[in-house]
Amino acid sequence: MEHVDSHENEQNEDPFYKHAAEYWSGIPATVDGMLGGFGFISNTDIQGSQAFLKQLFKMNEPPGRGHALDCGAGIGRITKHLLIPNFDQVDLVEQDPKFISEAKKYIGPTKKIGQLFNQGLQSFDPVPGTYDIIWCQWVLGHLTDKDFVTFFSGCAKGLKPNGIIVVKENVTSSDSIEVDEQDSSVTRPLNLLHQLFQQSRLQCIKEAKQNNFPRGLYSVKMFALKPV
Ligand SMILES: C[S@@+](CC[C@H](N)C(=O)[O-])C[C@H]1O[C@@H](n2cnc3c(N)ncnc32)[C@H](O)[C@@H]1O
Repeated sequence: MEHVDSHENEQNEDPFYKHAAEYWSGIPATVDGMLGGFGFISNTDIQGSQAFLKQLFKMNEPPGRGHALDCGAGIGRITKHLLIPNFDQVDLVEQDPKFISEAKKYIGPTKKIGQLFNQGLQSFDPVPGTYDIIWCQWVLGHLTDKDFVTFFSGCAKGLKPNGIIVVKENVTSSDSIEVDEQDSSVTRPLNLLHQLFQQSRLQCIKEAKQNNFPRGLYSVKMFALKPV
């Protein structure tokens, strides 16, 4: 399996990123840790994502099934259960070194893992023309709006022809941003996410709601994005 690319990152000195890194360093490298104690929703989440991906493969000019990137991958929950079954090769980018090393064990023996980037998304810039799918789930709240746009502008260039970026994130039911001081993240309203996609010069070609999550959680939306 792969090699790990580690990057010293001066942006981690930004208190917003530093605090998030400190928070995640205290979280166990388990599915329950990744999902804030809601490990039991993982299967439902993966089923919803698989159904969304299936719709993307059925489109005219579908994405290839070659190379995927899992962003904010944690221990590789999405890589293992969604991306490896659907793609030939998967790279991971994750800021926490402990999660990266657990990912190798959690994912288990496979020839499908490519590179493991131990890096924050705020400094990650994929090699142009590399990926069929870039999957970003439950991590974008850890980026400032400015870094969100820079990151996605880079991702747009990182896609192969017909490549797609998938975003799966919580959205607020209000029109305002909700701040979580504990893990140093924000939850954005739907209209702000669309504004940021536009600013990143990405067009939303499909949007769906994740069903069957327990009541009381944020609404979760999936977006398929293509460069304009
Ligand atoms: C809620 S977990 C989700 C993990 C995975 N996406 C999943 O759904 O199983 C958030 C993950 O994002 C990572 N993360 C937080 N800030 C990040 C950043 N700036 N860049 C990259 N990863 C980050 C955390 O270390 C953690 O692994």
